[in-house]
Amino acid sequence: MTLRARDVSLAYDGTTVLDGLSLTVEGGEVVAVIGPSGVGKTTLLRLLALFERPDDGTVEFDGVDVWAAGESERLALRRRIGMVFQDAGLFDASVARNVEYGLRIRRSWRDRVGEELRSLVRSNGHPAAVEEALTVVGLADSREQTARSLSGGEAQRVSFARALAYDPDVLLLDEPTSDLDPRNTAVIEEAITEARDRGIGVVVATHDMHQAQRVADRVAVLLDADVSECGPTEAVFENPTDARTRKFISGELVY
Ligand SMILES: Nc1ncnc2c1ncn2[C@@H]1O[C@H](COP(=O)(O)OP(=O)(O)OP(=O)(O)O)[C@@H](O)[C@H]1O
Repeated sequence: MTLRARDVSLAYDGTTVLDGLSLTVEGGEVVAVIGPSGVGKTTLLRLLALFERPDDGTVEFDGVDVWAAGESERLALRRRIGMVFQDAGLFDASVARNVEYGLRIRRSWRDRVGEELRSLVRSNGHPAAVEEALTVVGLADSREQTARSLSGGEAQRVSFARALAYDPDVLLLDEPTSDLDPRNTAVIEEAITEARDRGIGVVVATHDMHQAQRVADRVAVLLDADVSECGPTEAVFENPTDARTRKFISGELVY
């Protein structure tokens, strides 16, 4: 699996947010996108999620130019992508139902019927994918708990499980731990590693450089509407080649 933004540009109301930016994620790697607040990290994830069309440049999924393809092909590709937003976005039902919801909306009708049939034969009534995803985020024992009673950190973990449950090829995470305590942060970071080890390509936007160092195989630094530097995590942090990157990482560059 390869998801690639190639020379993409995007402006909102005449203001350029991304300008000729390129970024690639492959299956089985974690790419962290770091950069100051408001630089365009969320916008880049929305482009990679195929929610947003670039004004210029292309987004390619396994070599297919997504916006040149037909609507149905684009929808099929979108189903292979999971996105976790800053807001967990759970609805008023049990933890397990919230995770299952990911399966329902993402799968094609035929898969959905198969999933419903399989779910009938499971002792607790939930598909195996739901159980596995809840186990990855450490909430299998909370499956019947109402989502309304969860802490913010637990809700974010459920949101992650929902994206993981339908086994996407790519997982896009927007500041997945921004308001979380260390324990919940550690669970999410372990789940990121687990997703990577399953062969999923993960892109995580974060303003937490330490998190990038902990979880990422590669880091892309977003500055001034473009990637100033992209490479193996250690190389970017220990030996940045771009002068702006160096300043940003050392904290000299204040936005
Ligand atoms: N739908 C929109 N319409 C107009 N402007 C937008 C829209 N979405 C984002 N922007 C602007 O684009 C710029 C980049 O926003 P974006 O949310 O991508 O940044 P970010 O790096 O994710 O920021 P943060 O780290 O604070 O979440 C900001 O100036 C923002 O105000």
